[in-house]
Formats: sequence, structure tokens, C-alpha cells
Amino acid sequence: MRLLIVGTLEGYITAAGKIAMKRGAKVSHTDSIDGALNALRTAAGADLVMIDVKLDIAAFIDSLKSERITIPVVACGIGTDAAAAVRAIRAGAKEYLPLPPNAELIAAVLEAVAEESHSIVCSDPAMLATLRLAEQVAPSDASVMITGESGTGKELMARFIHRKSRRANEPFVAVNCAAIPENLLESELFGHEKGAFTGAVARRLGKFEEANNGTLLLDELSEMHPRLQAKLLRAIQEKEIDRIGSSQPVKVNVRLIATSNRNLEAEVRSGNFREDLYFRLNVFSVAIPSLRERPADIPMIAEHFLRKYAEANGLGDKRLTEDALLMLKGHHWRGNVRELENTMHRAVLLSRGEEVGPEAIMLTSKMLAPEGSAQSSIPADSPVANPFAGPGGTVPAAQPAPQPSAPLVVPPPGALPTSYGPKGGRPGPYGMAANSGAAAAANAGGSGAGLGALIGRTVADVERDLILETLTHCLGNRTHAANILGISIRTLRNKLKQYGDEGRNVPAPGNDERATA
Ligand SMILES: Nc1ncnc2c1ncn2[C@@H]1O[C@H](COP(=O)(O)OP(=O)(O)OP(=O)(O)O)[C@@H](O)[C@H]1O
Repeated sequence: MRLLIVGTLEGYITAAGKIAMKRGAKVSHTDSIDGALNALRTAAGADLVMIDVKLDIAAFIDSLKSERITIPVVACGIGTDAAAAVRAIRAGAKEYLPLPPNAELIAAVLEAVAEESHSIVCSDPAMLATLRLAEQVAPSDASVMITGESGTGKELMARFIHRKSRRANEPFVAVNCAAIPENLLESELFGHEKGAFTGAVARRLGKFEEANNGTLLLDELSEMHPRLQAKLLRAIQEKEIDRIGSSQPVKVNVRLIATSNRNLEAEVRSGNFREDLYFRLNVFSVAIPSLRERPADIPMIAEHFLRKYAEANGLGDKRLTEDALLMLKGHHWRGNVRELENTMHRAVLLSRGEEVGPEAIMLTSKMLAPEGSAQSSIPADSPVANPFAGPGGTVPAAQPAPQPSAPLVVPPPGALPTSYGPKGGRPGPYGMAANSGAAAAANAGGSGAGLGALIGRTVADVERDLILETLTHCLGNRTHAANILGISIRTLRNKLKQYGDEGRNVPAPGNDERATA
């Protein structure tokens, strides 16, 4: 969940931001409406805007509409100013939150948005069986290892488990171990005391303490340096952490979920990953099948993103033709759901009228992930490809897969009293801080128009241009560029390092990315 705070919130920015971060949100801030529009147009994006009621909310919402950016806007002001609240709601704000910020109210708004943006759309028996397994283990405090190819929905699954757990009302905190350099990751996880190292100007709590009583997701754990693996193991065993520069251990109560798109057993065998840590984290193993292994999900997920991006871009209803559907079903989805999402986003922008045919479907993965690269699949015969196998085979066997039935949208479990029963409404109207339609269309159109000009160039050459162009388009924001490209941030960083070493001009990280908590 990305929250953008706009304006001064009467001096309560820090308080509101802290509450939101405790609930797992990534918070960024800008002073003005122009700054907010810039952030939403370009790299940073957001899932929710909290705006000071004193700013011109009507003008802001008009600009969003005219640029076809769909995002929920919540106005914030001093509680007693009823007239301002009415004005804000009339201008199009979804809610009015009184200041000083109230933790429960902010949590409720974040949950409502998350409910829309973290739905798992599925109908394939393989995925339904995996979900049932995740639901079974969620209420326990056991550590869970979620494996699966890049972009299969591992983080989504981690959130699902958290929301189905007894910790659902406590923070969900995610750390991407691949995105943070090793020397910063230690302080990110365990925190530091003032003066612990140059630049440590104040005490900072780490993610373990932030996630206290809740769930900590260690994303792309396989990338963690062995020295930190040892410290992590101690934290798990002793249930306490040591902030850098402190000799006073701090007790923590955290449920750990780890993800990896590498075969961690192979990493253990090759000595890159500690076996004891692997067994500590892999008490229960949930392997998400790739899209290729759950073909029945493809039409549903494609339709889901078609609706989402048509709505985000202010376009009318769209539907896929049979030919387009066949094309999607037959594709080898390297970037998995994320690649399918980007494909449907492009299709929405390229198609005219209600029907989306094959001409609007631009499949790019072959250019992005050569065989054998870090992005490529966990082999189907790998132990981690089996959803039901934990270390030592201790995991209860899965129930027989249900028969395919009506398509299901699995909302976050907090919203779901029983199992993953069908949900009436259309999935996910929120959660798409889409770029402006015009910019994205120009982008998509550009890549389509120049295909002839690519002949004669090497794949590596084209890949480099695509990556650097996308990064420039995203004003240097690595996370956003990786999302658009359908590759992991680790792969993007490796590529950028290579281009830098080759003397290419690599855009610096964007301001918003640096500012994002
Ligand atoms: N079943 C699904 N229904 C709807 N959206 C999905 C589904 N699975 C994945 N997504 C979407 O695809 C994108 C990638 O999902 P997510 O980040 O959870 O994958 P991941 O496996 O953690 O990725 P990575 O390997 O890069 O860390 C997200 O935008 C997510 O919302």
C-alpha cells in the first residue's frame, strides 16, 4: 500500500505517516497539489492520497479526472471544521478524516483500500488448492516459505496469510532483501542507535520492531548475505534483536514469512544459504504455481486487469475477443501475473472500442528474460515446485483439488468470514495509480511502431535500450521501472550495474524513490 500525503495536515504529517507505516503502508509526502500530480503522473505512484483540507481539493480532483488518474482521495482537517469537510466530500473526496489522526480510522481506510487492491483473482484448481493450504496454515504462528517464479503473486499470498491470521489487526511489514544494499539491510531489519555509524543521527527502529505482534515479510530472502543470515537466525531463535550499536537486546514477537523466486534448497546445497535458517523459515512451504501451471486463471486475471485499467484510464467497458484469449492462453508467461498485467494495461490503451483483439496484445517477455537468466523458472521437477512439500515432508497433504466452478475473486481474508467464496462485486476498482493515459499510450505505441527497426539488432542491445528508456520514463525510479518491465528489482539492479560498468549513462534513482519510507 502506497500512501501519498499532500500538504501539511496541520502539522500532523509525521503522526499520520507513522500510523500508516505501522499498518504496512509506504508513505511519501509532497507539499503541493502540483507535487502530488507529478508523483502520480510519473514514477512514484500511490494507492491512496491523504490531502490537507485547506488545499484546493476540487481542483486536484478535476486534474486527476482530466488526466484520467483514478485514485481514492481522503481529506484531512481539524475535526471541528464541518464546513470544510462538507466541501471536500462535495469536491469528490471519498472520506474526511479528522485531525489529530486517529489510528483506528486511518487503519480502517487503509484496510478498505487494501481490500480492493490485494484481491487474489483465481479459479484454477491448482491455485485454489494452494490457497486452501495457505488458509490452513495462516492461523498458526508457523513461519512460512512462499516460493514461485517472479511475479506469481508471492507478496499477495503473504498478505493473504497475514489477513487470515490472528495477527490480522497488527502490522504487516515487508522488506525486499534484494532491493536494499547489504550494508543498509542490517539497519533496516534490526534498527540502530544514534551514533552507531557515520550518518546515524538518531535512533531508528528496524522492521522487526515495526512488525512487532504482526507479520514480517522477508521478500527475496535468497539474496541475503550470509553474515546477515546469521543475525536473522539469532533473532528467530532468541525472539530478540540487537539494534546496531546497542548492547541491550529487544524482545520481538513477529511471525515470519519469506519468499524466494530461487530454488532455496539448491542454494542450501551450494552453500549460499544457511541450512539451519532454511529449516527455521521453511516450517511450512507454499509454492505458487506459475501461470503456465494454472491456465484456467489466465482469462479471469486478464479480464480483471482489463477492467482495472479501462476504469483507471476513464475508458468504457472492454472485453477480450476469442482470438485474443487464445493468444494469451498460449503464451509462455515468463514475467507471470505481472507480465500479464502489463500486457493488459497496454492492450487497454492500444485497443479502440469495446473489443480487445490480438492486435492490441503485445507480448514482450521473450525479449526480457533469456533462458537460464536469474528470472527464469524454478524447474518443474524441483522440490519447491511442489506446493505441498515442506522440509522432511512434514506438511499435511493437500485436499483433493476442487472442481473448476464459478470464477472466484478472493478478497483479503479480513473481509471474508468463511472460505474464498465468490464475491459479488467487480474486483479492484482501486489500487491503480496509473500513469497518465496519454503518456502510457505513447509509450506502448512507441514500442509497437518500431518493431521493423529492431531487425538486425541483438537482443541484448534492444533489452538495454528498453530498460534504460523505461527507467528514464520513470524518472529513475527502480521499483516502478522493474514493475513496468516485468522483472525483479534485483535483475534490474544487476543490469543497471552492468550498463554503468560499460560506461552507459544510467539515470540516478528518482527523488520519490529516495523519499519513500
Ligand atoms: N491472482 C492474482 N490476482 C490478481 N492480481 C495478481 C494475482 N497474482 C499476482 N497479481 C498481481 O501481480 C503483481 C505481482 O504480484 P506479487 O508482487 O505478489 O508477485 P511476487 O511473486 O511477489 O513478485 P516478485 O517475484 O517480483 O517479488 C501484483 O501487481 C499483484 O497484485
